[in-house]
Amino acid sequence: MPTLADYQHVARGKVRDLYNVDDELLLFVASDRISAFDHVLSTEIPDKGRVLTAMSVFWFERLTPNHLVSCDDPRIPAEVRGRALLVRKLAMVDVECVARGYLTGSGMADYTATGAVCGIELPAGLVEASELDPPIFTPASKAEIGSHDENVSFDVVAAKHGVELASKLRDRTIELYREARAYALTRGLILADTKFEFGLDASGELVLADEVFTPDSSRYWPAEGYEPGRVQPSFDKQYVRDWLTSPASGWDRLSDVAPPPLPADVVEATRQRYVEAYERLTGRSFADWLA
Ligand SMILES: Nc1ncnc(-c2cnn(Cc3cccc(F)c3)c2)c1Cl
Repeated sequence: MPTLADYQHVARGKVRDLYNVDDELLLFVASDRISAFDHVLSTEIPDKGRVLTAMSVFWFERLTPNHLVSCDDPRIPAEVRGRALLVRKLAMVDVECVARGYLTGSGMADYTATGAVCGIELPAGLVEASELDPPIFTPASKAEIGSHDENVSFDVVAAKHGVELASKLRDRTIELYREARAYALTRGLILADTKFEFGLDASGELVLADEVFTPDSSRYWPAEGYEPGRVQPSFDKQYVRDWLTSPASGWDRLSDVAPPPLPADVVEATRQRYVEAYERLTGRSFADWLA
């Protein structure tokens, strides 16, 4: 059985890592790290990597074609089993493919400033967390470490990748989002928005890559209590956000100081939220994940 040290570390994200396995395969590893307010926190959330990997696998089983080869394979080192995926190498399309079914975050900021998001004019009078029907494709260009992705228009994507591929990215992004949003609602979860990365395989087919519909790539809100006009609570990160912005943490979010370690009760409550999101969404027990 190989160890992680046998594989070349080829990319490092805020909370995930990528390793080279061979000419055809990569190892996509989800860590237990959590980020909040654009900081990667010093405290890990036990099982976060395993829960998010299990969620991606749940969706990869339903949404094809995708890059997943295996979640349980002898080439996956024991130390990361359950939070690592063997994936096939693709020619990645360098567009962050975002679908928004609700107005929040940078979409809301752009709308407030210009009445549009990524060049898409929206109706007047929308408020924080307003539903967007139909959902909109709001692509972004990947930012270097430490700064936010920049929202770009469809035309910018078409200028870079051709209108045919840009249209396929848009149509597939919206189609996948619609399907998952409808399903999530039946499980009492609002899937407000999501970010996909796609790649092209040797035959030029568009293949869903990266992680899919995880709480790191998507905003999940509890459906109960949903009310436009205010910032909705994050299903998974709200305990962390509330503690970090409470006097108890002694942290000033506007300073550039790193956030303090999380107290054990916030860590455990957050772990529980990840497990609950997985179990509500899939109807499966997390205890059974790669048992
Ligand atoms: N199937 C694929 N084929 C080729 N390249 C990629 C690929 C490259 N980069 N990324 C983003 C990323 C994913 C995880 C950890 C990071 F540090 C960065 C994904 C994939 Cl998923």
